[in-house]
Amino acid sequence: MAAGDRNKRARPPPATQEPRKRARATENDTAHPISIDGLAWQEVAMPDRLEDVEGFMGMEEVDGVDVLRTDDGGLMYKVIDVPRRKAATAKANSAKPEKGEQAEGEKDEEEEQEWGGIDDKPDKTKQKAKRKQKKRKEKRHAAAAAEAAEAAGPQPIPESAFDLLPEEDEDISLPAWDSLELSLPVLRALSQMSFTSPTPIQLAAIPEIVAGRDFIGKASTGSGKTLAFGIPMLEHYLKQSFSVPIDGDTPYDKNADRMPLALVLSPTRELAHQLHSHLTALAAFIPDIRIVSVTGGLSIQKQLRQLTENGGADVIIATPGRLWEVVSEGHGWIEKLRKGLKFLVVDEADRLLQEGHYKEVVDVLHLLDKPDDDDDDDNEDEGEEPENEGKKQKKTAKVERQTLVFSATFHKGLQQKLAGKSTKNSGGGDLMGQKESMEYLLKKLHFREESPKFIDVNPAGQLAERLSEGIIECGAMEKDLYLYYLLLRYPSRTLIFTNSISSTKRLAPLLAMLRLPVFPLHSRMIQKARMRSLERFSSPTNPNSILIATDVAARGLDIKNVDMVVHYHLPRAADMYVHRSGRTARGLDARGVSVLLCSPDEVVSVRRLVGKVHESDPTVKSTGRYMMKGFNVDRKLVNRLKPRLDLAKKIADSSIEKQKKGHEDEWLKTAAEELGVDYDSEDFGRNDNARRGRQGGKIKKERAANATKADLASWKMQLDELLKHRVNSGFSERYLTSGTVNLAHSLFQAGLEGRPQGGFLGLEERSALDEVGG
Ligand SMILES: Nc1ncnc2c1ncn2[C@@H]1O[C@H](COP(=O)(O)OP(=O)(O)OP(=O)(O)O)[C@@H](O)[C@H]1O
Repeated sequence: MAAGDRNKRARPPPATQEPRKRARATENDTAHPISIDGLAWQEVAMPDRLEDVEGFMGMEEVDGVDVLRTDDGGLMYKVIDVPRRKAATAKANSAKPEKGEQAEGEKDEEEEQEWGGIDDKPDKTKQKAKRKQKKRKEKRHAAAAAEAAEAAGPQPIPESAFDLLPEEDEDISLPAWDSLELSLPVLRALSQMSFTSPTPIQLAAIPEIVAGRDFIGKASTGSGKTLAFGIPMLEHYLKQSFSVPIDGDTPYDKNADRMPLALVLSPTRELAHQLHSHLTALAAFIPDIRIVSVTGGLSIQKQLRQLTENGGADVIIATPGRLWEVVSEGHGWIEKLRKGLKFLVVDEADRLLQEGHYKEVVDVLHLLDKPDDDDDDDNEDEGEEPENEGKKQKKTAKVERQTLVFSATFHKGLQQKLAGKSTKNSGGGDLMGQKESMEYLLKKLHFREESPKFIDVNPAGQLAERLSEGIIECGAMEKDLYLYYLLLRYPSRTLIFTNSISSTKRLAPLLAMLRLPVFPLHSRMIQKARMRSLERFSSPTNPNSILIATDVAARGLDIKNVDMVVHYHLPRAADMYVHRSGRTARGLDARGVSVLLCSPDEVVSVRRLVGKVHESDPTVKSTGRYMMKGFNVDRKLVNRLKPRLDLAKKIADSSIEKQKKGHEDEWLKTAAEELGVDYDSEDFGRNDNARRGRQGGKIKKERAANATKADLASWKMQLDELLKHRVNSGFSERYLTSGTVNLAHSLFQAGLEGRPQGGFLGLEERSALDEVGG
């Protein structure tokens, strides 16, 4: 591709022709004419796989330029308005698939980073050419900007940075956002996302943050907290990038080495990636902004490169561990963050700041807050307890950045264990109110203000308004069966939470054996597999997909159209119940159901849980008790599903045990070889059995592991046969279950309201369920 090839450029318009945006050229008539090479040419984006048949590759265009004829008949050019050009470019970019040509290379990298970097590796030569081309273009931009700036002389500062944005084609009508006085690029993005009105937390937070306040925001799950901090951040970026000094801030120069404007801390990798795409969507019409995620599980080298290329990152979204690794690499990162940051966002703050959980957060914050002359005692506070935090605070420098803290759950009581010893005030008296939450956060974080603004938009609770909760009581050993019933009875996008990786690992193949579209997610999976599971679960082509996950998926994840959350295990603390349940009923009008499978030994803890979560409910206040609705279950139907489940369990258990035995044999074999003795699996097996004693569960597992190939084949055949047949639910009326989301909801409601249910379950093809008859 010949990026600089003059012949391939779109021709400049003849002098007689009215140039584009001519009407505006008069404003900058003081600007001097420049030569054609001084202009900021932009490559015209071409479809990805288009061959260079007509020599179109490398064609470039330029905008915002006046053409002048010189006395000797030659042509000279005048940049009429650099900021307008930038805005116009942004607009043009919006019509392109990503961010036009400049973003194309970035897009490859972003996709690679988001999805693990293996699936769509771009051709290396093409990439190299693109990089070169990009560099050349950047040089030209810098030269044009410098020339234009020099020629134009001192510029009058416009009243508002947003006066600089284009006025034509204003088709955006979002009156509900008017009071927030947002800039056009942000409004455009909101319009593109069809967000016609702000959510309560956005209405409350945006003006405060724009006004420069430190802010603590509590709002229920799925209530739009991301944009509550994202919008003010991007508004600030826009003001800076249009060189309007704000409160003494240094005017922003896009060509200079950039300081990161905002650092967003996230407790999990998945949430960090989601925040990245959410903020990137919000910035779709903002030119040149660079939003980079820094998370574990992906190449640190690539992330370091992304942080530094093109002058640096403007917004960094990071998980604490990887951020710590990055800053430990040196390269002056701490310095940059200390000096540049205007916003520090602590998302899911209660989790990030939980005692003993995130040492890296404390370490990173400590480094950020240290005065410049105090750089050699990086590790002196390792393992320090809270009482020493006061001393630490004294040593901190005065912070200039705003600190923004968000969560649905700040209550300390919600974080206490539900099982085990009861706390005296388990009825809810141990909850942290606004005052205590504030004290807690002030102790943990270094705010710029003595009293940050604290807004709790729904003090009455943390759960989404349109969430329906239900409980199914069943034996501990029956949970698999009831889970299968729920999934089969209410086909819909469902997220199941367990308390352990091993349960997740056991249940995923079991459900898959029953031909349910299930994907696992836990922290021991490699990052690429984690992302693939999430991608498949969220795919619109699979509306009834199932994700079985540990609490790694409990916080912040925003997956469209999750209809049901099932708590296979009772969460360990009430805050997790809130966050898990909050994966459904998200956004302004979505509905969802949360179902808790409760075994007899969990009853006491469940009582504690509902007491804590619903402490503001009038019934709890007056009686000290809250009755969670029982989920209506057709027990006869459950029994009819039992043979399928038993077979599937036998098959799944046997393969898991075989796998384990394989590993064990391998280990014993190696150990025997190291000891120089002969390895005989039978002998070793017998010894092992003797050592284990007569434990029923273990023997059963042994049996499963010892199932012969013939056993397995026979079980599989039987299961296949069962799955081919309908399970009659016992009702004769026609009952449609097409598996669509709305229908699933009415079924859920029926389940929660105890209405009679009928129909058939368990056809091989679940979509065929709507053909059922009596
Ligand atoms: N103004 C709006 N109008 C409509 N939808 C919105 C608006 N703002 C955000 N949303 C959507 O609402 C959903 C939830 O938003 P977000 O993920 O920010 O919630 P949250 O409050 O951070 O939730 P959690 O506490 O679970 O992390 C997202 O899909 C988001 O795109």
